Amino acid sequence: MTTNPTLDDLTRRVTAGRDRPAFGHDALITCDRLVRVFTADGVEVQALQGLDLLVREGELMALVGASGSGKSTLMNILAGLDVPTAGAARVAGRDLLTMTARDRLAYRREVVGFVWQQTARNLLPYLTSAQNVALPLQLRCAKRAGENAGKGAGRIRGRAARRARAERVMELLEMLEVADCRDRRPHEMSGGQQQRVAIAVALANDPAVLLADEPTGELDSHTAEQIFAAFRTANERLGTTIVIVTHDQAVANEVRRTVAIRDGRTSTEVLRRSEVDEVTGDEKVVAREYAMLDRAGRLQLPAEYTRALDMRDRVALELEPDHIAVRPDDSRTD
Ligand SMILES: Nc1ncnc2c1ncn2[C@@H]1O[C@H](COP(=O)(O)OP(=O)(O)OP(=O)(O)O)[C@@H](O)[C@H]1O
Repeated sequence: MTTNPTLDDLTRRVTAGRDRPAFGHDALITCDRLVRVFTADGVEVQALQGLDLLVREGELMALVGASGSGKSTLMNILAGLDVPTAGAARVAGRDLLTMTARDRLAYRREVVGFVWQQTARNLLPYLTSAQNVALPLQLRCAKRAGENAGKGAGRIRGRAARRARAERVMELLEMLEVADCRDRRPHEMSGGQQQRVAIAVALANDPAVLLADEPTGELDSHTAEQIFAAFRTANERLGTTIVIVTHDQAVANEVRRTVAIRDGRTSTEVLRRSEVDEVTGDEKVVAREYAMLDRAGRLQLPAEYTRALDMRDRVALELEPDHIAVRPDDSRTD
């Protein structure tokens, strides 16, 4: 299949490996061979089985996958609500495995924002929209005031802080087109309006990452489109990195990158880019599906491909100048 490497080749490879930057060194989110095992009634469930994922700063991307594939498990880990069993996970420089309880709380308040599927889970029912958005800002302010206690934080500064908070709240509600809902409580708003206010709450502390788990799951398709547009606005105007878990193919089609999770691992990835049609001059979006190659060089071939060529157990590989050929095992006699 390949010629034997010389000693010089091997030395070069080792040196190149040593100089290569660490996996995910330039990513905002790095999941490296992430494992999460749950034990329920003595039975082990491997929800994540060595998942690799890199997300660059400023990306707006979707995660898709069948029910039970591990999407929510991954989101809970990235949100700092759950801890992986093994592997490595870093978000904006924070190591999610070794964070102390105190760091974890600060991480959830300041580094990540989240929007959940259940509209009721995102907002406090007895507060108005403006009060819901102001809450994370107040919590952060209270923490800072606590840290500065005894350093002479005055009443004037308190008033200025309140004014700045009120301005920030209105700015966010206006950006998400729900300024008219500022004095309404969640039950006085539609599901779509509630989710837009929820996005404003999640963005209040200017997080590095916004995580959304099925944010359009309870909404009709027209409202879902509007919610997705709100995420896009946040991504474009504020530069927030956004990861959305969705079953909604329309949402998945709207983003440049969709990563599919299968059996607790990333399996395929669809990248979309705009191209100008040479004949008509029209701009069109071209999508291309890629298989994920993990760090050990493992690749999952799509079941429909292997089935079509009756590939099982063993395949023959050939290295060509610009590709690798995968052929059915021709040594089989059955
Ligand atoms: N707390 C838990 N205890 C035991 N098993 C769990 C727990 N949470 C998740 N699992 C299991 O881990 C696997 C992955 O679940 P997860 O909720 O991450 O999947 P999902 O892709 O988000 O599914 P869905 O699209 O239905 O929400 C499933 O087999 C699930 O039953």
